[in-house]
Amino acid sequence: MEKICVAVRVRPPVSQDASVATYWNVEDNRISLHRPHGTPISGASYAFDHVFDETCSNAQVYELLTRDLIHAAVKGFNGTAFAYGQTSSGKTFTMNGSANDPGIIHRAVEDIFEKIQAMSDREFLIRVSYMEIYNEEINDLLSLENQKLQIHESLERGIFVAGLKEEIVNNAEQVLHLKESGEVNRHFGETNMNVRSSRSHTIFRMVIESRGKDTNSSNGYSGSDAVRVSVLNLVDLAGSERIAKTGAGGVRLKEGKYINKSLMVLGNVINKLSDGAKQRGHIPYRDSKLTRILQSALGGNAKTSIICTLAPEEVHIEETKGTLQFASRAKRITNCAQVNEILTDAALLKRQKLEIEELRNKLQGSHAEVLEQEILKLRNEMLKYELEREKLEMQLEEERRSHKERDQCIREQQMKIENLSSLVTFSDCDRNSSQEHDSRRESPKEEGIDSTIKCQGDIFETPCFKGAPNNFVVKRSNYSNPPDFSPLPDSFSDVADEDTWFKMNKGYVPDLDSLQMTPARKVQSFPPSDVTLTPVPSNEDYKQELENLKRQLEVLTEEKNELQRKHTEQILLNDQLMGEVSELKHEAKIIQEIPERLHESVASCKDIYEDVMSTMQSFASNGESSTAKLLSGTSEIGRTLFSTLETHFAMVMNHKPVHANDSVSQEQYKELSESLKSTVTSLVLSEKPMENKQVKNPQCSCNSKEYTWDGETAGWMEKSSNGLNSIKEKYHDLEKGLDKNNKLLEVSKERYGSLEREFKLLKEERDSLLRTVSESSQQLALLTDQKENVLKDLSTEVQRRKRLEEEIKQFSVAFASRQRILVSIENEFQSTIEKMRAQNPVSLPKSLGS
Ligand SMILES: Nc1ncnc2c1ncn2[C@@H]1O[C@H](COP(=O)(O)OP(=O)(O)OP(=O)(O)O)[C@@H](O)[C@H]1O
Repeated sequence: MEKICVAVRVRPPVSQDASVATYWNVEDNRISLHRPHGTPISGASYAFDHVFDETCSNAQVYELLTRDLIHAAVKGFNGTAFAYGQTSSGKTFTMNGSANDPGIIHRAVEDIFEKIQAMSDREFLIRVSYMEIYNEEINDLLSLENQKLQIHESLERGIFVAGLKEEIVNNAEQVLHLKESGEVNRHFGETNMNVRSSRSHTIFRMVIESRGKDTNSSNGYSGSDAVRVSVLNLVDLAGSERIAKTGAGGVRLKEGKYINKSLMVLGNVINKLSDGAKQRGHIPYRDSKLTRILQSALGGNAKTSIICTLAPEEVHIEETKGTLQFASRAKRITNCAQVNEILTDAALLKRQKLEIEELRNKLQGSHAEVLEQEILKLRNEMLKYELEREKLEMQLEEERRSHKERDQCIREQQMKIENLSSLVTFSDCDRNSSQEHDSRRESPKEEGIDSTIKCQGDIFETPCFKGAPNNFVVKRSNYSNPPDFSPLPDSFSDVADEDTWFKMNKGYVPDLDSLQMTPARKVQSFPPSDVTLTPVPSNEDYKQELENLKRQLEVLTEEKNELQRKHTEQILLNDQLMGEVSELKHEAKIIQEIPERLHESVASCKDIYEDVMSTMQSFASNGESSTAKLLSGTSEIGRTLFSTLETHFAMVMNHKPVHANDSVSQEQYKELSESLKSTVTSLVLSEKPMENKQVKNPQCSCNSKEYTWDGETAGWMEKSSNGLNSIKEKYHDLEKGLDKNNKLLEVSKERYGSLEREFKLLKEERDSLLRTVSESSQQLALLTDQKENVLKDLSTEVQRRKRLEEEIKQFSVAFASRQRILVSIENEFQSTIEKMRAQNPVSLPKSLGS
């Protein structure tokens, strides 16, 4: 057990104010508040491991405070050095330094590589990361895309920040370059107190792994030696600040609140730890991300040094006193630093054999004092192992709990997969039913569609989609979120006021019992017996993998739902289109029937007309008379007219466009007009003699046969011309109707065309949907496989844990027996001493054996 090393550093004053009433005096390792004439003020004197006045450089601070810690880190001890103090007191200056006087981080990096160079019997692997805690969120300073990272804890890695970028480095320049690049991403801001004030806590981390080289072994590595892994944290905290002094508002104020709150939690942790093991109770490490990350540095297994920076100005006296009180409490904390080794079985055995051999030698040589020390040491070690065992047991318990949670998670996933599988099955059924329907539609007779429309049936090939069953929509299960290992304190809003600041700096501890219990700290442990430094997949990896699977499943489910939605939309659209199509079919049928009906009516008109004509011709006995001529002319016109109409309708019925200027029509029109002309001419010629007759003998004409015939002829003519005119009008009307119908037909045809295209697209879309569904089902099958593999891995892991538990038990039994041996050795030794004393009471010191 060793105490945390605490030093205080006073920065040079910003201005030399002659009218000061008090000042801080530094003498050796003591700092005290004095009046101007030199009298010390009682109750304001503090002693620390080191006190650096304003003349001290970063080089001196490094030499005295941090060097040993850095060297220990190279040897395998976890180490943490951090700077604490009010804003603008010189924390960043101490950690980062200036061009002329590099800070602790710069010097540590160079020192580490120098030290490594000197240790030729070991080989090293160094990884570097750099993070900041800004407004209680962890950001990666080496990779801007890694923001809002989470803290996790695992048996293998202890407490760690998931997703933090770690760069493997080979030399100091590389590390310093990385640090520079990270520095750019840090949050700085201007306040009344500091033009470049750190608005976040930063942690520069180096993980140092090493193993011994064995020059005799064939592979160059020592087969029996262990791998050492140590973590070095170099922390530059943001400064506590009084809002009244910094003049912070808006963003600065919010930052200030977060900074003060997390520093208050740090103060509380330090207070609790300084209470001593018996009184300390629950340590609220989980109340802030900072204390959670620094957990092993505060009362854990790390070597820790704290440098508290002070602003000497009289105006800052209260803050300085607060910092000194914090430092005093930190000084009381003890850590249990130890080398972090991962021992192979062979190494453990060899080491124990050596120890026993050593003991035996010592016993034989009767080096009583040394033996006594050895026994004490072993007792201590035994206690340590006992503790270790207890911790491991607790970890196992926790592991079991998380395993249970994982199981639950897997079960939920299983349900999801099953739901999705049923979806896939449904989609397959759906596809089959569509195919069935398609095959049914290949025999159009069954559908009872008119033959003229049937020939276009393929155009309307619409898949008849089945309605979605109720269980189609997968209900999302509410996954329990992964346990947050570092819950945020409820509210940060009430922190930045003066009262809180004072409480914080005067060691006020809020009612911590009301806070959530922090589970026991986990000792940093590392993957067992992996001398090749290959990372072993941990529970965290499994958890990560499970998370990934979960995410993939969620994405797939969403995709499925989206597909289903589209599918339903398409069914609706399809139905709509089908309705439109049947309406159009009906319309088309009517349109197509019109010319036929017209044709029929023209034919019947023609028959009637011919009957009328033949009757009229039978009346006209003399074929030479004008009436006969008129009749034959009219009959000729009527015939031509009807045959023209017939031709037109026949063309329409055969779906040929009818244009007034095509050759057939022109010929018919020509014929029609010629017959009309000749009829009219013959009529005119025959009318003239009749007129003459009527003028010469008007009285007798009323009784003569000739007169009767002429009157009849005129009546017939008038009737015929009226009939002709009405036929002509009808013809024109029919022609107009035909034109209209033709246009309607064109429009319908266009609509058919666009519907056909639309159907084609829909068909393609449906095919692609079916393809996606089958791909999804394949993916699901793959995921199920993966899940099964994960389950297998998990059960292997459980087996491993069980074995580990068994080993721990055996280990404790072995230790118990070893303890018994040691006790018997001790007894034996005591009796030997007694005997020797009895034999030679003068030569042996009295203290021996007592
Ligand atoms: N020991 C020192 N020697 C010379 N200058 C110093 C020393 N300590 C601090 N300074 C100067 O004081 C100013 C404030 O120091 P710095 O930014 O390091 O304070 P800080 O504690 O990190 O502040 P904040 O918490 O606001 O980030 C800087 O200009 C810095 O160069």
